[in-house]
Amino acid sequence: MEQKVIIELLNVTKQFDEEIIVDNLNLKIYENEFLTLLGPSGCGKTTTLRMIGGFEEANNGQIIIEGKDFSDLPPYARPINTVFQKYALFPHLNVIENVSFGLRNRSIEYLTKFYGLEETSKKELKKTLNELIQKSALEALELVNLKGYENRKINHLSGGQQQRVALARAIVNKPKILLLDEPLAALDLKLRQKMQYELKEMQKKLGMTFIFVTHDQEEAMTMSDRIAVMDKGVIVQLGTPKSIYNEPVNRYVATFIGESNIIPAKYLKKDLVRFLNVDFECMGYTFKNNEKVNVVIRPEDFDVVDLDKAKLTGTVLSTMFKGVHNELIVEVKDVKLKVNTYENYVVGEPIGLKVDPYEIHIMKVETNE
Ligand SMILES: Nc1ncnc2c1ncn2[C@@H]1O[C@H](COP(=O)(O)OP(=O)(O)OP(=O)(O)O)[C@@H](O)[C@H]1O
Repeated sequence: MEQKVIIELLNVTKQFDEEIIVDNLNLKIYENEFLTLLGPSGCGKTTTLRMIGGFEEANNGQIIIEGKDFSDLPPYARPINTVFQKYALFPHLNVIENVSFGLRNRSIEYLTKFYGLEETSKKELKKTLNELIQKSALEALELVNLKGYENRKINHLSGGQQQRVALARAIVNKPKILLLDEPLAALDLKLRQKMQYELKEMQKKLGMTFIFVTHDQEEAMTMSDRIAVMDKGVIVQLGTPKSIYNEPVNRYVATFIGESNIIPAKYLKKDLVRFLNVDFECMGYTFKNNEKVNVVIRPEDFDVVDLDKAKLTGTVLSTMFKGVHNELIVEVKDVKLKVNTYENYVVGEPIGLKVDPYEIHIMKVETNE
């Protein structure tokens, strides 16, 4: 099925004080997708999100939403709502008042259209709208699992509950697009994981496009349909969590997303690569014969085997129990490899390793290496 583009960024650039923060960015975001902008602090992800939301103006380029150029339009004129890391709730209002605040401040004309109402007397219309807004707010609270909290004061809620109110306040407007700027960053790990799951479920249920900003790669992995990995104002790689994890385009992505071993290698010829002085079968790559390359192998992709069946033999330098598996550092020909295994090893013990051809990912060597 062909996906419909809902937002398109075309050559978007943003400068602050001569410094380029977002550099000629191009990105298509599809209807109903969960797209995450992922990168370390300062890479420009929040600025990108703020430009989509209309809180920041691009110096160059266009932001197209549903086929229309919205570059010069303010936030309230866009079919977008935003949830920030700091919830920005009104402390003097209770939960339901916070959630319904946005709708209550809309014009009668807007609300009549929003609820698809017929023209009636003004008095009648006001009464109907009041009831409808209350109903919408209750539905939004139910969606974020806060039914029964309508009359609570904001400062009598936990951080997680406040974040849910902020979400309810955004989704009550039924925006087509929801922007979320590190909305879970202030929560503790357990609650954050629970909210990650709930957010994803909610997004599927509502059929909204979510654009999510985080510097937490695990969070991005669990929630997103696609991830845009950013570095210094550009998108370095865009793809599904799986493709980014299994086929990182460069050292930056390979080390930012998960743990990896990056080993210098030589691409001998089609389907054959040499590293650590051993020839390995690989699959699906085309480089120049005898080109220098880097091989990426994830710690869980090494098979620990008997020494006589091993392609590589090494010595265990350290071992750490990680709850389910052990994480070993294995020295093979002066190179230290991270290897995950369920087997128990002691330091100094010899170990045999194997790698399946399809677990070997090959990257170009960068010019600065
Ligand atoms: N209004 C502003 N004026 C000047 N510089 C700014 C402004 N907003 C952001 N910057 C700078 O732009 C750079 C990118 O900021 P941005 O918030 O987009 O990064 P980020 O990737 O979201 O990082 P973080 O996770 O820390 O928010 C930073 O160096 C920041 O100091």
